[in-house]
Amino acid sequence: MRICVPATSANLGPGFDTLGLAISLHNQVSIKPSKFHSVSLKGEGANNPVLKDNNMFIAIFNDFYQNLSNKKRHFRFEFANDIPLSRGLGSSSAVIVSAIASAYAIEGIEIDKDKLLNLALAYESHPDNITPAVMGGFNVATVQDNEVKYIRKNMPKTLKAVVVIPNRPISTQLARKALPFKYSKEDAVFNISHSSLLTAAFMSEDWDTLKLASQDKIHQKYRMKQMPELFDVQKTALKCGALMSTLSGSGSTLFTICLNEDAQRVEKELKNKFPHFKVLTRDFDNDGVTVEY
Ligand SMILES: Nc1ncnc2c1ncn2[C@@H]1O[C@H](COP(=O)(O)OP(=O)(O)OP(=O)(O)O)[C@@H](O)[C@H]1O
Ligand SMILES: N[C@@H](CCO)C(=O)O
Repeated sequence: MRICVPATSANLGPGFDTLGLAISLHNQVSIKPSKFHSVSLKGEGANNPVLKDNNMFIAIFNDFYQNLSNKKRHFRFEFANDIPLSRGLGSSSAVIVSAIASAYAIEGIEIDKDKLLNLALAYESHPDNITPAVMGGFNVATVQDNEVKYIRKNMPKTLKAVVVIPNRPISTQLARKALPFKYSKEDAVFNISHSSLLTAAFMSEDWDTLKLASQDKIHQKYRMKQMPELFDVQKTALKCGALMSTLSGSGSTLFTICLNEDAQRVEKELKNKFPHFKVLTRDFDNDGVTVEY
């Protein structure tokens, strides 16, 4: 059995804890019954011994498996990870969502995606990464009475994501602590209006509005100050014709949307100017988490 889950970019500038979309960059795990518990890791995190011995995926999987099954079984877990850890591309959401989906799948119990999403909420209280990780596409999400309420839309094939991934991680927990405790009414109104406009632009495919609408006053500058080169990455991407360029989640990745015909040029320019960062161009993912038996 194989589970595949996409990377996600949250916030999209002004939509703090609300907006997110899925990118075709995936973690896969294949799980087989086995005589002994064993783990193999390929790709991102492969050199991190903690991920083998104290793996968040296995802890969540076991929680659910023990509740769902009355058998005691051991498994072999084979992870192939393309989502970098703590870079703002939703690695923790990918782990949470795929671990829950795996426990249900291995027991042959069908789980609908809305239920999966609400179970994932217990592990990550803001819904902007877990919603696109489960559903794929562009999502607007909020939480009410412990349930995620969301509206989604497929991303078109005419756009690409260009991501610039620094070699330094930023933990979401610490990046949340770096934010001010209070905001002015002006900043709050600025973000409400821009986030609303950005949502309308995605829903109506009005790509020319993305650049203006993706401005933010709530989190980006406070976080990007800790890696000031990111301001230059953002400026470069926009100057080369990107439709928008925002801090991905809590960072450190800078996420950019381009028209297909501009993506190669933007990627090349970013690679030339920031050779110490990893630059990738990807399609968007409209499937969310998938299970293959
Ligand atoms: N492939 C993985 N296997 C096991 N644990 C993982 C894996 N990927 C991430 N994690 C766990 O998630 C943590 C990273 O979560 P964090 O929220 O800081 O970053 P992120 O989810 O990549 O970023 P963001 O939420 O801003 O998109 C890691 O420290 C690790 O504990
Ligand atoms: N909305 C979250 C995304 C990262 O998990 C934040 O910016 O902290």
